[in-house]
Amino acid sequence: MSINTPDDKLYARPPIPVTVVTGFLGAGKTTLLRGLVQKRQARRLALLINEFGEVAIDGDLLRATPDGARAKTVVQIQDFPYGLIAYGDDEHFVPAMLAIAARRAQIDHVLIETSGLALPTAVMEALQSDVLAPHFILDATLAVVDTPLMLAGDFGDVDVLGADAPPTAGQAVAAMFAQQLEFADVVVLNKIDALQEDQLLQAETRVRECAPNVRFLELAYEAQLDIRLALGLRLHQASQGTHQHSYTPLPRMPGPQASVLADQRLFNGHSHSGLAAHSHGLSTHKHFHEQDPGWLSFTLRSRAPQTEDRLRLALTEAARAEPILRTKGFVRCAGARRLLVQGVRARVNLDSVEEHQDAQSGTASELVFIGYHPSRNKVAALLSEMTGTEWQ
Ligand SMILES: Nc1nc2c(ncn2[C@@H]2O[C@H](COP(=O)(O)OP(=O)(O)OP(=O)(O)O)[C@@H](O)[C@H]2O)c(=O)[nH]1
Repeated sequence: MSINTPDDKLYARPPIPVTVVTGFLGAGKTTLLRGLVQKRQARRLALLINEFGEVAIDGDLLRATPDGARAKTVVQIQDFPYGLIAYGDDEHFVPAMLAIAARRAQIDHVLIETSGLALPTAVMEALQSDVLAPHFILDATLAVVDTPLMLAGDFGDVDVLGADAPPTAGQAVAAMFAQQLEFADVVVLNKIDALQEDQLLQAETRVRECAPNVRFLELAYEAQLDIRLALGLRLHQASQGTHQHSYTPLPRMPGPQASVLADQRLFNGHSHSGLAAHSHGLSTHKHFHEQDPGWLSFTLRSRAPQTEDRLRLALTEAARAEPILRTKGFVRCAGARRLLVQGVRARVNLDSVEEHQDAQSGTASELVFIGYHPSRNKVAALLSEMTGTEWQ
């Protein structure tokens, strides 16, 4: 007679598929996930949301899906405000995943939204560790792309990186973008609602140039993706012999001044080939866990009610004057009206929010800014001057 311990039962179950959703700051990851949550049908999901910046906003936005109350029982959302998820100094990822494994019977699929400044490789590697591998299997890695920004050349050309000069904001952005694409199985062209056919073809060509071995390229109109194109792809289930990893020679070694982020690509000669399901060996995905210290986020707050038009102008100007790539948060206007602020570069949207969408409702205005060496003082001064209210 055999006696099953709870642990035996845990290990006897098939591993839970995990989809990693990556993409640069503001590409539309959270919006896309929101669409997938709505289209989940009978799937029971666990979502881990990793944001760069001390205030978690995306988790609140996801919880505010139209069927929020109903969804709560079958969609578990966990904010991950602890730096970059699964990176070297992150002590929270493995325990959070083990807690999910312990609830195996209630979860069909795990979705992990990485911060816009993270590479998916850290999660991919952690999933293959001895402690997580028995419980989880990588389903696919999706990279969401802000297509108009890519077509406008805003993600630049990483090859112009200097070996001994610190990277500029543009180079740091280009390096992060290129690496996120490189490690993706599926690239999702997002924000394409206003694009013409020839622009979509251009975008596809650009992605194929940057990341020739991406397996699928999907179009997401208004951040909507067919759930069958996102979940259950099983691209990493072991099928040895059909997949090869090849290495190109390291092009050059970094100089002593070179930053960590900018140099990751130089160390990485990895490329994919083969179209069958494949697995990623630990040794095939070398990456540096450290984050480029040039990426900074800060929070500014104001107690005074804001005027919508003045604030929009001020935020647009701040993104032009300083290397600010992302702004988000909630602000309070006269009459207790609350606005959700979503800024990607100098494109700033302000939308009225219902109270249930805003966990901080009733409190002061609070905005998170993310940029490459941005000056907090300059942004605070500019906002204070242009809105006529104190921001600090
Ligand atoms: N027009 C348009 N706007 C979009 C689309 N997808 C996202 N957005 C907008 O882009 C902004 C950023 O979207 P998010 O989903 O928060 O982007 P994100 O990648 O999660 O951002 P971070 O987590 O901060 O990196 C928001 O204002 C969205 O409403 C789209 O397909 N079309």
